[in-house]
Amino acid sequence: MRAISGFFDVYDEGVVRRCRARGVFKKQGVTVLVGDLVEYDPIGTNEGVVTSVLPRRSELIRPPIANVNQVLVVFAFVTPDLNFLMLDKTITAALIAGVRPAVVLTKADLVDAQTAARICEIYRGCGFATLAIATKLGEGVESVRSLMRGSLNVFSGPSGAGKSTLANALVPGLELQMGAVSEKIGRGKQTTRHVELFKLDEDTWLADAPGFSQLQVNVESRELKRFFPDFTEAGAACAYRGCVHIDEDGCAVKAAAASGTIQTSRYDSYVQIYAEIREREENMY
Ligand SMILES: Nc1nc2c(ncn2[C@@H]2O[C@H](COP(=O)(O)OP(=O)(O)OP(=O)(O)O)[C@@H](O)[C@H]2O)c(=O)[nH]1
Ligand SMILES: [Zn+2]
Repeated sequence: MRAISGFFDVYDEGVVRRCRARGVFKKQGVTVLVGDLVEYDPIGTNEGVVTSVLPRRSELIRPPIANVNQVLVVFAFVTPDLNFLMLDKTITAALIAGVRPAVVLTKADLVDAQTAARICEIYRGCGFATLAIATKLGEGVESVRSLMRGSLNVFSGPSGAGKSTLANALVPGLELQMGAVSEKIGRGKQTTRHVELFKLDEDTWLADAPGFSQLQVNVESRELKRFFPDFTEAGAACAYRGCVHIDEDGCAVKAAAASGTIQTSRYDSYVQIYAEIREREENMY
């Protein structure tokens, strides 16, 4: 659940044990991450030693969390204005990390219902679970809870999107719990920056990583298209099999974006992310 200066808080059937990692881990290069499934030897009633780390199904680097299987991509409709490029980037980064994205659009109370519905449709059309919520009015919080059920979830979204407000609505007393931890390790504000898991129910967790806003889009440019599921169908009709949907002749994706079959904003994001990756690649050689 938590890693604090060499100790790991291990949750097992309602009991949290403060554990050390086995001495040989360092030599073997084994790291223990928040989110890891571990085996441990108990010591007394609330201590222990982590003896092995089970294989991970995913690993996020920043923040370092193992086994996340759902990223809740949290963006506000307004304040700050919805940045489609950033939203699409976050979704893509989650897919690249092998983690399922779900889209949570906050502050629905500040936009008209049609605008909210239109934007939700874009992302549902891509096949992503999508919710429009108004946490301040208590609207949609229970839908988010249902969406999270059975997963290890993490929020990703820009500052001001309403992540903390939502986390507090989902986990009563979360702020207090966070405060308690910072106090215990006594390093003041800095300490709230590390990752910690909060339990929503027996197999539902929320990783709270303050300061964490953006995942990295870490993929080769020619692979990027694989992470736009909404392009797959049209892409099958491109003239070239290796078409990256940028400026090839006979690109069916580009045609679909022009005709509205693929959302223009999604295609624009793709082109922009592609260009950024290309620039990185060119600087590498
Ligand atoms: N109108 C409205 N305001 C909201 C809603 N949810 C959050 N806010 C407000 O939006 C502001 C930012 O919310 P936070 O929860 O602090 O946002 P955050 O994403 O945690 O921001 P960082 O901590 O900077 O990453 C606060 O003033 C909230 O009260 C909502 O559903 N409707
Ligand atoms: Zn194409």
